[in-house]
Amino acid sequence: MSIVLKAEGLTKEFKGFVAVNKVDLEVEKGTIHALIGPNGAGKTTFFNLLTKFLQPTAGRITYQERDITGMSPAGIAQLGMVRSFQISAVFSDLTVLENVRIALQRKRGESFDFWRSEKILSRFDDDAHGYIEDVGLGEFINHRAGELSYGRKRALEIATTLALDPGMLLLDEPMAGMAQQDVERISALIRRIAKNRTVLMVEHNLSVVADLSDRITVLARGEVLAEGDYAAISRSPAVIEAYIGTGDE
Ligand SMILES: Nc1ncnc2c1ncn2[C@@H]1O[C@H](COP(=O)(O)OP(=O)(O)OP(=O)(O)O)[C@@H](O)[C@H]1O
Repeated sequence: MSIVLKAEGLTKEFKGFVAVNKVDLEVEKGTIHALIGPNGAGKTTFFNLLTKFLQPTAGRITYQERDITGMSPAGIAQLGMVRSFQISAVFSDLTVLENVRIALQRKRGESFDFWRSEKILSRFDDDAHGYIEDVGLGEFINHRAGELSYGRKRALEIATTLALDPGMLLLDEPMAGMAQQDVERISALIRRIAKNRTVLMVEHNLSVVADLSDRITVLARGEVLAEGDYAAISRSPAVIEAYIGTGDE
C-alpha cells in the first residue's frame, strides 16, 4: 500500500471555533477516496486546507512524502496535485479547443507571447484533441465554453485539469447542480480518469459516493466519525445517527 496524500492532526480554528479538529487522513495511491458528512461537518474547510486555499492552525500535510503544509495552491499544482471544478477556471469567451490549449501551454510553463504564435499553438492541437475526446466533447470542439451546458462545462474543466497531467485530482462536489444524465456521464468520466491517478472528492450525492468510492471518510463536527468502504460506513450507527440527527440526506 502506498500513501500519496497524508494529513496528520490537521486543525483549523476560526476565532476560537474549531471547524476541523486534529483530522488524520491517508489517501492511497490509485484510489477514489470520498469525504462526506452532514452540513457543517467541516468538509469544505478540510478540503480547502488540503488544497492550500486555507492555511491550517495546526497539523501537517504531506504529498508523496513531501511536506506541503506551507505551500501555495500553485506550488502543489506544480507537484501534480490539482484541484478541479472551479467554474471560473474556464474562459467563457474562448472555444473548447482554446481552453484546453491554454492549459497545455500553462503546464509547459511557456510565456504568453510565445503561445500566441499560431504555429506554436497548433503544436498543442493533437494533445488537446485527445483530452477533448476523452471527456466526450469532440463535437463541441469549436463551441465557445460559455455556450456549453453546465454538465459539459464541467467536462471541459476536467479536460483542462487532465491537460495539466496531474497525479492526483481533488474534486469539490463534482455533481453539484447537475441533471441526472450529466451525473451519469461525469461519474463514468471520473471512473475512467481515476484508472492511473488518485482522486479525492467532496460529494453530497451518496449514490455517486457509493458507486465510485474505494474508501470513504465521514466527518462530523470537524472530526473523523468513520472510515471504510460504503458498506462499512453505511452500517455504522454513529454515521446513521449523524445523518439522521441533522435531518441531512
Ligand atoms: N471563514 C469562516 N469563519 C468562521 N467559521 C467558518 C468559516 N468557514 C467555515 N466556518 C464554520 O466551520 C464549520 C464547518 O463548515 P464547512 O463549510 O467546512 O462544513 P461543510 O461540511 O463543508 O458543510 P456543507 O456540507 O454545508 O458545505 C461551520 O460551522 C461553518 O460555519
